[in-house]
Order: sequence, then structure tokens, then C-alpha cells
Amino acid sequence: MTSTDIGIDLGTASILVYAKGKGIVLKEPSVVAYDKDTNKIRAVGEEARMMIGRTPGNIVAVRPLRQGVISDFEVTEKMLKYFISKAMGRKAFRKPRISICVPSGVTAVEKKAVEEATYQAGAREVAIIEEPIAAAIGAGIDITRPFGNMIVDIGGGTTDVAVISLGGTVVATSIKVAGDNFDDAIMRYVRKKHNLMIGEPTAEDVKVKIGSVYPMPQPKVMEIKGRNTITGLPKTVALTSEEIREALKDATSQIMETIHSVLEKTPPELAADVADRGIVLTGGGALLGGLEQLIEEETGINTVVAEEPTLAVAIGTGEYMELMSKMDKTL
Ligand SMILES: Nc1ncnc2c1ncn2[C@@H]1O[C@H](COP(=O)(O)OP(=O)(O)OP(=O)(O)O)[C@@H](O)[C@H]1O
Repeated sequence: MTSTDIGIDLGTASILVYAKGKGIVLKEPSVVAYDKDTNKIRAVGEEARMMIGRTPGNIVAVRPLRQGVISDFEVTEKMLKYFISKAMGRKAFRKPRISICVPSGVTAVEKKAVEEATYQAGAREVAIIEEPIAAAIGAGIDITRPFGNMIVDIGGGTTDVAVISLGGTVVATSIKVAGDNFDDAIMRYVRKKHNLMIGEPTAEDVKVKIGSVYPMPQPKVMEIKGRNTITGLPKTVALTSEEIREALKDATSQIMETIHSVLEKTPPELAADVADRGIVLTGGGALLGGLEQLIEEETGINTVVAEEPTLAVAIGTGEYMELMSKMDKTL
């Protein structure tokens, strides 16, 4: 593997690029701002994110991969090309081999299109990788051995639950309940309970700062500002982590049901391995307060959050090609 090989985590919330020997070289939100009239891209990544909700009529800022499905392919392609050339810089003498992880749930046609866009962006070889496999490698699990490992990757748009052995997924399910739904659920709860309208960034902030899905000995409190839905005037409300637990109940129980159903479908030998080796959580959603404890309590299986949950997919994608060529040699 040469130093020009890179791995890309094409996530619904953020894009990360990992270069062998350098680590994460780029991390930006998967947002594109473009001019509706001319179809020209005005900004990509962080710069475009700042424009969400603040653009004049003709400029739209979109998250083209929202909900784990490539909703706007043309924009995705442009965004991908922009990030690849930004990550490679001017010093790219040799075309890189690129491994790319797409959100699970994308169709075969969309995968093909991502592959094509990556070639067009200058790759000499492209490998499309399944998200749970990349997450497991990035979490430091040796997936090349014949042991069952369970990985729960909670991103922005999707939660992937998979049991992996010998470099492949044995049982896997993906649901469209993840970080974005947590934010939506908080917005709905606050509107219903407090007659307060808040935006997505505020809901995300609440989730990150005081969000918890497991009872806390000392619940946290946070003041939030929004618009009173009755008077239309600005209003401030103090929210507690207990209220957030209530707001996220439905979403977390859907994740729990998915974990249970994957465990039920797992062959007994591998299920026994999972019980011994534990469940590993990756993705930004894994950082939600108390999730680890909740999963551990409801499954009776030791659960840990990977060391760098938000980077795991990108790191695993970058290391995938080398790992697979080693595995081919030993088989
Ligand atoms: N400390 C935290 N607590 C709770 N949620 C968090 C925290 N940090 C990040 N998140 C959430 O993690 C989500 C993003 O995770 P991640 O970057 O893994 O997604 P992604 O890989 O882009 O998405 P996907 O895997 O669905 O394509 C967002 O919803 C974000 O709000």
C-alpha cells in the first residue's frame, strides 16, 4: 500500500478522509450550497453549513445524503470530487487507491454512481465498503478471524447493527433511526410540552450537552431559547436530561429492538462469541449519554463505546485494502 491510498467515510452528517500514515486529513459537514438558478455550487462543507437557514432565495444549502440515501446525486458527486481534491492537495503525483464507505441503504445504482464519481475524481482503483465492516476495523476489532463480533454504528441518518466474522457480515440490519431522529424527537417534544419552537441546531446542542437515555444520579439542566408557538414571541425554557430521556424513548426502543432482532438471527456459535466479546458502539450517536448502559442492561452483554467513535468508519475504510490483501495472503 502506498502513501497515496485514502479512505473516505461518506456520511450523511459529515465526510471524513483518512490517509494512510497521516490519519484523518479532512473532516467537514456533508453540506453543499448551490445557486438554484445557475446550478452552480457556491460553497461546500463547513462554509456551506453556515449558510443553512440563512441563504437568500436563489441559494440553497442542502445535505445531499440525509437519511442515508443519496437524495441528490449530482450534488453528491460534485461534493465528493471537491473533498477528494482538497484532501489530496497538489502533491498528488500518483493516482490514489480509494476505499469509500457509503451509508447503508444506498441502492446498487447509487453505489455504482459513487464509484464512478470517485474514478472521475482521480482514483486509480476504487473499493466500496460496507459501513459495519469499516466501523469494526476502525474500532480495532480483528475482523479477519473466525469469531463473531457485534458492532452498532449510530450515525446521523442510519443505525447499522451487524455481526461480523471472517471479514464479512453474517447478519446485518440498518434502520433510519439515528442522530437526526434524536434531534427531531427533541424538537417535537419541546413543541408539545413547552409550546416552544426550536431549530435543529438547538435540538442537537441539547442532545450533546444534556441528552441521556439512562437515568442519571444528578440530572442536568439547560436553558434553551426559541419561539413561543402561541404568542409568537421569544421564550426561554429550562430543559432537563430526564425530559430528553422521555423525548428519545421511541427512537432508543427502535434501536434496542434492532439489536435484539440481529441477536436472534445470529447463529448460536457466533452469538456465544458476541456474549463473550461484547458489543462495540461506533458513530457520533454512540456518544449519547447513557446509551452504553442502556444496551448493556437490556441485552445483558458487556457494551463499550469505541475509542474514537466518530472516526472509526473513516479509519477502518482507510485500512481496509491493506487488511484484505493481508487476509488474501494468509488464506
Ligand atoms: N456527544 C454527542 N452526543 C450525542 N450525539 C452526538 C454527539 N456527538 C455527535 N453526535 C451525533 O452524531 C451524529 C453524527 O454521527 P456521525 O458523524 O458518525 O454520522 P455520519 O457517519 O455522518 O452518518 P451516517 O453513518 O448515518 O452516514 C449526529 O447526529 C450528531 O448530532
